[in-house]
Amino acid sequence: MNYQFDFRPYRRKFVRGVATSHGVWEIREGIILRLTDETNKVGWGEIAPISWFGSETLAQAWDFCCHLPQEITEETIFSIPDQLPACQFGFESALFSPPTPHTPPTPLTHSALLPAGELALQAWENLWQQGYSTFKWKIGVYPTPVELKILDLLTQSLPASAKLRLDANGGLNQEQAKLWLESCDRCKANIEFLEQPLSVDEFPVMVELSQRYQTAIALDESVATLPQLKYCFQQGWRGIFVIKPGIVGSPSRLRQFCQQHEIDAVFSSVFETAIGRKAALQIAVELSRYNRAMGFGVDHYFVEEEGVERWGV
Ligand SMILES: O=C(O)CCC(=O)c1ccccc1C(=O)O
Ligand SMILES: [Mg+2]
Repeated sequence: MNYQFDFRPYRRKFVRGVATSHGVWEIREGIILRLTDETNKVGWGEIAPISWFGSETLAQAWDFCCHLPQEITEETIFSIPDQLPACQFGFESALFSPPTPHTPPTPLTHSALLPAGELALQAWENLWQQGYSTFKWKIGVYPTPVELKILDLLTQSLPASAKLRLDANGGLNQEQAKLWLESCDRCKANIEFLEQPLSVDEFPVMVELSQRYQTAIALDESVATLPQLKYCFQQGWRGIFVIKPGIVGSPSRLRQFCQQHEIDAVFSSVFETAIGRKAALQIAVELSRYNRAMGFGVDHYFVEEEGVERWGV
């Protein structure tokens, strides 16, 4: 089968910048692609890279699209190199998933993202009222003692049945990571896990920490792409794996790996539009186990689908 290939860039400004230990992220940019087959059936896909996280850059993805011919085949798609994981996801999902209108996340099965710092203290309540009971708070943004005090206040104010995830985005040093894990171990509230406390090159230390503390550790940046995920699994990681379908790579190869090894996976958004989200959720729902909430409760970071250029829909 031959497909006609078209693509367009998009830009969406966050309602408020997303603060992580890497700094503040203001604008989500990506590429929407369209494949039209010989019977005029249309498939949509999205390429939404996060280069600071370990995927290709938007420029590399754009360059790849620009160098493709107007007509491509399945073979073109399945031979996209591993260096372009967000492209693998975008093209493969366009091949397999027909578009449907945007469906808001079901709060019961999703985790809602809280803003960093003390803003979290006022942000959770509205999200709780929407039905969310799992929250993720970005840490490693302010000094550890400041954030630990906020953690105290946050865990005292959250309802007892709420679960809290902490995400350091690799921004802690070993000493800080230990302080966080000790605080979490002492905390009476339900801390589901500490996500990526240390940088990717400190994987062996995270293995040690995961054996030394009660609080679970989840790898995220360390398993950004499928080759990294396979590497950490081979090295013996049996803790939690955060998987971002939008940048991890080929959905079919991800499916193969997850079905072969029963890993404890938490699926997570890359702030994609409704197009990427639908494809990401499809694989997330299929591969989720252990009752882990999915990290797609991020709609409150955007004003609807504003700024997303679509055509022919
Ligand atoms: O996983 C979630 O709950 C929300 C999504 C999220 O935190 C995120 C979104 C884009 C880039 C990185 C991350 C992250 O988990 O570090
Ligand atoms: Mg993370």
